[in-house]
Amino acid sequence: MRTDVTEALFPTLVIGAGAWGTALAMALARNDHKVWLWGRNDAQRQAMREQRRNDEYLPGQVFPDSLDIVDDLQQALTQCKHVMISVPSHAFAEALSMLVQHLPAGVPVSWATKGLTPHTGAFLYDTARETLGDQHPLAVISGPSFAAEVARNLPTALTVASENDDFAVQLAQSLHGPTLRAYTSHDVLGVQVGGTVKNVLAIAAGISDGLGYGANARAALLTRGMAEILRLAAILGAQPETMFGLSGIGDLILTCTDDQSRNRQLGLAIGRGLSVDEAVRHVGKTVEGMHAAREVLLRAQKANIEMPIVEQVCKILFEGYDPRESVQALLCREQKAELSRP
Ligand SMILES: NC(=O)C1=CN([C@@H]2O[C@H](COP(=O)(O)OP(=O)(O)OC[C@H]3O[C@@H](n4cnc5c(N)ncnc54)[C@H](O)[C@@H]3O)[C@@H](O)[C@H]2O)C=CC1
Ligand SMILES: O=C(CO)COP(=O)(O)O
Repeated sequence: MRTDVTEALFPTLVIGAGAWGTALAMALARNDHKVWLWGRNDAQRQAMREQRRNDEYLPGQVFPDSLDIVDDLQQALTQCKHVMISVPSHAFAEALSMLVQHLPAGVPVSWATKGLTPHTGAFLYDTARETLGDQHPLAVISGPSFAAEVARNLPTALTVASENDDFAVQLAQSLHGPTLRAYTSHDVLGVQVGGTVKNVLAIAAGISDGLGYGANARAALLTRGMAEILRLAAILGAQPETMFGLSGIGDLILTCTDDQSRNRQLGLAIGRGLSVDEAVRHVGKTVEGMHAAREVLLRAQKANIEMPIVEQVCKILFEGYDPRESVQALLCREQKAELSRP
C-alpha cells in the first residue's frame, strides 16, 4: 500500500456504479488505493461483487483487488475519507441529500457529473455548497474521458478543479497513473461551463452528421459552438483560458466527433430521421445534453447573450422543429463579423 500524501483521501467511496463511476473507481484502485463502490441497485451490486466486473456498463473489465463493492451506504459514509459522486445530473441533488446526514465534517467531496441541477439550473458546485455548507472541501472532475477507454487503460487526461489547493493536488495525484494524467485548476466555474455546454453541442454535431451535412458543417458547428461557450463563460465570470483546456475544447472535440458519445449518438439518431422520443429510447443511456439544453438557454436569455446553436437544439428537442429547418435557421442568420472588434 502506498503511504504518500494521497492516502489522506482513502478509503474513497464512489457513489454511482454506472460507466463513469465504475471506471473512476477502477482507476483509483489500480494505483493501489482502497476504493469502495456503491450503486443503488441491489442486484447489480451483488453481481459486481461475485463477478468482480460491471458487465452492464463496462463488459469484461476486471476490478483491481483494492476495489470493493459496499452495500451499507450509511456505514461507508461514516468511515470513508473522501466521497466521489458519479451519478447523472438529475440525481445529483438526491445523492448529496443521501450523504449530508452521515458524512463527518471535513471529509472532502468530489464529483464527475456533468450538467446543471434540473429546475433551478444551478451549477452543481452551488448545489453542493448549498446542501453541504462550507464544512467539506469540494472538487469537480472533468475533461475528455470516455469511461470505456479509461477502464481499458487507454491514455487519458483529466482536470480536477477546486478552490482548495490541497484537495485538488491530492485528488489529481491519486488519479494520476501510467495511463491517466490529471491536471489541477482553480476555475471551478469554468470547468463546469465547458463540461455542461459541450454536451448540448455534441447533440448538434450528431444531428448535422446524421443529416449527412459533412465535415465542413461539423467543423463550423464546433467552432461557432466554442464561441457560444466563450460568450457564456465570459458573462458568468469564468476564466476564458479554461475553455481552451481539457474541460473545454478538449471535451468539446471528443464528444462532438466520436460516436462513443451518447450525446452525439442522440443527435445522430435524430438527424437520421428518428423522433426525439425514439432517439432517446434508441440511445437508452444517460444523455446529459438533453437535460442541460433548456437550462443553458435560459441562462443565456437571462444574461442577454446569443447562443443560436443551443437555441436550435432546444427547438428540435422540445418544440418539434425539423432539424433541416433548424440548420437553415442557423445559416440564414444575419451576416456578421466572426469576431467583435477589440
Ligand atoms: N460515461 C462516460 O464516459 C462519462 C460520463 N460522465 C458523466 O458522469 C455522469 C454519470 O454518467 P455515467 O456513469 O456515464 O451514467 P450511466 O448511465 O452509465 O450510469 C448512471 C448511474 O447512476 C445511477 N443512478 C441514477 N440515479 C441515481 C440516484 N438517484 N442515486 C444513485 N445512483 C443513481 C444509475 O443507476 C447508474 O448506475 C454523467 O453526468 C456523465 O455526463 C463524465 C465523463 C465520462
Ligand atoms: O463526457 C463524456 C466524455 O468526456 C461522455 O460523453 P457522453 O455523455 O456524450 O457519452
